[in-house]
Amino acid sequence: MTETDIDVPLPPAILVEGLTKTYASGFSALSGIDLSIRPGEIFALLGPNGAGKTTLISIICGIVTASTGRVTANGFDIAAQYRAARRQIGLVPQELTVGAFETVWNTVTFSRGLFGRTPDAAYIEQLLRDLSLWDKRDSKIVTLSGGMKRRVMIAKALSHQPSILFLDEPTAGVDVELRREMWEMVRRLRERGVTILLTTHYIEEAEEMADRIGVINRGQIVLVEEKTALMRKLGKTQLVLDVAPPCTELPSALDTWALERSEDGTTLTYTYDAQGADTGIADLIRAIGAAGFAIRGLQTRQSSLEDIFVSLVRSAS
Ligand SMILES: Nc1ncnc2c1ncn2[C@@H]1O[C@H](COP(=O)(O)OP(=O)(O)OP(=O)(O)O)[C@@H](O)[C@H]1O
Repeated sequence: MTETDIDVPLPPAILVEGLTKTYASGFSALSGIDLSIRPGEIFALLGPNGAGKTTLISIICGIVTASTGRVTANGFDIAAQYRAARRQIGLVPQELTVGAFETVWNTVTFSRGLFGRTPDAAYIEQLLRDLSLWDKRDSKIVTLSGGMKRRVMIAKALSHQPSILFLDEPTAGVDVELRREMWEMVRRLRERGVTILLTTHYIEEAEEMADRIGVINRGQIVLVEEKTALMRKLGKTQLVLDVAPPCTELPSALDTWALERSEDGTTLTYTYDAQGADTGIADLIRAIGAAGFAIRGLQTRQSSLEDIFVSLVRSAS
């Protein structure tokens, strides 16, 4: 065995411990957040409006001060070692914050300088090429399309070569095509080892992109889970059966399956755990036949992350 075979756990890219934030108004936006983001993962933070996502990101980036708690970025304390910690992170905020009359090149180059990095024209060129902005390097921001402006925001955030990228609602209000393009870009960044934390309202985005999902509601993390495990654990499958003649009343012989009957009695729905050893489907189909119904059609439906999310947020409130 060589040294490289040893699986040494990497320290977290972001570590948040006991974080709280009470705004001057007395409003408690975060109450006791603990979170660890692994290096190289895409972590999606999901939550309804006002849940505290932007507050959390702003604290990690040193824009807002926490009331209590501690945050480190690649081991650097965001309060005691602010400059070093902040250099680890690139932030793409929700709002476009680029000077309209600057060129793309100047905007991105200037941003790098702000982090005390020495100029590196080759890196900036590569970055602009990767983001399909190279042809626009001399264009003024004001002349760019919305999608390109967003890309400039990403180039700006990556200008100082951070290993952690925060995307605060990266695809809010963008069209489907640009959304897919952004996802592609995020994946490419991850392939290069960049750790990505994104906040989103769009469940589809988390479902598509994330390795792990965190759900925040009313200033508290209500769940952190691997996406696949989450969908396996909480996701249910439904079998919808069209029956004839219509079932006006469920016979007691079918009680075991806790079926849902449509109002007109033509469909019966069975909800089950598809991962279970025995789904009970074969017995159900036999029992339906024995009860005098013919099965005219059947389909299955997988509960989505959206169903899971809605039920989580509902049960926490
Ligand atoms: N400066 C402030 N002073 C007082 N309350 C604030 C301040 N900033 C945010 N809040 C409140 O804190 C709560 C969390 O806000 P935050 O912007 O972090 O939520 P969010 O999850 O990012 O929401 P959204 O998805 O709508 O962007 C909200 O109720 C908001 O009104």
